[in-house]
Amino acid sequence: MRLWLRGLGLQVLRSFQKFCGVHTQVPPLPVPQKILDSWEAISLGRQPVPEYFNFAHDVLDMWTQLEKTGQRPSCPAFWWVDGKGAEVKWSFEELGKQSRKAANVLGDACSLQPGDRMMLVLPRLPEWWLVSVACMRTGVVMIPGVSQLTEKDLKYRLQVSRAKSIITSDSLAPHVDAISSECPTLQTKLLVSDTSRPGWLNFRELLQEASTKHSCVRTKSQDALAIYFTSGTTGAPKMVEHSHCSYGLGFVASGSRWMGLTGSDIFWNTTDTGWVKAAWSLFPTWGIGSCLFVHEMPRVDTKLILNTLSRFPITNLCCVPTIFRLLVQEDLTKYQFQSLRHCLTGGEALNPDVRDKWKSQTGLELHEGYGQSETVTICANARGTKIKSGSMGRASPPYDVQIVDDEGNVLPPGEEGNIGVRIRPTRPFCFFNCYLDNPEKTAASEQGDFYITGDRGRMDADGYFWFLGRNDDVINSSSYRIGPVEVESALAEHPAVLECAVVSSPDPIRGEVVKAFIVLTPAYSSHDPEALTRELQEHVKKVTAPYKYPRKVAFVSELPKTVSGKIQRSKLRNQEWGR
Ligand SMILES: Nc1ncnc2c1ncn2[C@@H]1O[C@H](COP(=O)(O)OP(=O)(O)OP(=O)(O)O)[C@@H](O)[C@H]1O
Repeated sequence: MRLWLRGLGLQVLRSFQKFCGVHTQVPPLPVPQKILDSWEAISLGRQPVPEYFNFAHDVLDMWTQLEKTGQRPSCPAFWWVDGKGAEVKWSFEELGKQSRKAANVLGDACSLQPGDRMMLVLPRLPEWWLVSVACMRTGVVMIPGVSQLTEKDLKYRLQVSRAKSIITSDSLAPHVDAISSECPTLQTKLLVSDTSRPGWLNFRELLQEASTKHSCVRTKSQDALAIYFTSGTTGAPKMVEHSHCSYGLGFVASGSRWMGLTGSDIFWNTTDTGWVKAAWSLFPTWGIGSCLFVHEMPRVDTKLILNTLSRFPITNLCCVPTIFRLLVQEDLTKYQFQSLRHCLTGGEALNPDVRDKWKSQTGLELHEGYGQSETVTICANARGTKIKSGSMGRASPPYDVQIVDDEGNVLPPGEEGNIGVRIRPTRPFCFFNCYLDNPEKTAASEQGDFYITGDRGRMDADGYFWFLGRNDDVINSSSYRIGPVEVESALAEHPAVLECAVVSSPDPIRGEVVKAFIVLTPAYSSHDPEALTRELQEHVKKVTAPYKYPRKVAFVSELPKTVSGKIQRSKLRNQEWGR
């Protein structure tokens, strides 16, 4: 018997028995809150992690069953628009049917077996979500990637992951063809397109013909679900392996507490499908039974985002800080977001100025969260809690988050150190399995009882965490340690600054000094650079401790960013130090 079902209670077990054809007297089915209860019981150690767990079978199909028995209104689970009139709306039942067909395509046409790996590189097309669920149903390990991957990136990922299959769209197919002969494990190539291509199976055609009958593979909780390549903000991307339980179960509480979702909400996360944030949306949203909204958006378009929020009944929104930085440059009073009530951000530091501007123009708080590809939400400004501007919020249960020194000793509130997550004596169930094929790297990420995130920060007496920067980004100038985020946040308050990145730069006397790379707002682009440099330096000295002011300033037209939109300070730093 599946322990997870036991955890959810006899009621659900009976409903599943009925669903599977075992007829017993069925008591009323549970409300979504029961999933949260099970999560809570596991987190508190009152209930073990189930031996077997599969999100498609144990969660998605449960929503379908509730819809079928009329115990849950048939709300959309997935709502996709392309902005040109095309629309896809699936209930959980329809999602179940389509994803079973997709599972048959993976199992039959592609001959994929449980444990085989498949690269999934698609723009925001409905097929991305279908194939993700199909991977869960077949036990195939998905490896999402972003559509901007180059031939070199694709080759690296296919080779090191030993993927047996890839599914992609027209734009990337020629690049895959150019390198596939160098990827010996690659056996099948699936194309999501209305046209055919030699050497490729056409996914849409196969899907149409596929059977809707499929029995979900029985996956163990710790079995691999997904492999994510990290953003590569600090070096070569690493392979992070997640399990069925770490994501499938791990995100339930984030969905409710941080993301503020309920079963009737419509959640839009503007993230690219290839970034870990797409999983941070799929699992919490469908875990709670909410609707996932997707706009096929080839590139960040602030007007499109604002119009979409005005036109559609989106209740919850998540964008990276970079996007909010751009949104607050627009005149938000021209738009009316009728349904929007909860906004989220994360993935990089949110400058307090952006949060203040968003709040003053929309009346809505920005709830910042913090986490990594390796984790679920580590810290968050949860719904209904006090927000301290500039802080990432408090530790997100079940994580015990502490500031620790380099030996893994816990430091007192107020002291700067490594942000660590306690993994001993119990490794949290919502945590990555390992860095794949890299036991040295996995071991190096641990110190004492803690997993070391590689980020520096401090915790205040109320348990709020303040991000200082990645370990490598912290600047050591004349023995002062300066976190780039504080300087960037100070600069961001000046109307001349659209975006900025602060890094260390060599200096013959101080060793290193603070250098700011600044993208100017249009209103300031023709100002005298020398006068503006002095003005910005004085501004920083006024709003933060004067020793942090940027002694060097460069005005640039853009900042280097990862494909997920994060500023790559390491590139600027290497440039400064001639590396
Ligand atoms: N709210 C936040 N504030 C500041 N930084 C954040 C926040 N959320 C996430 N981050 C940053 O993003 C990192 C996690 O990003 P991700 O897992 O995509 O990998 P990466 O660190 O960018 O890539 P790589 O490990 O390859 O360098 C965190 O360690 C932290 O540095």
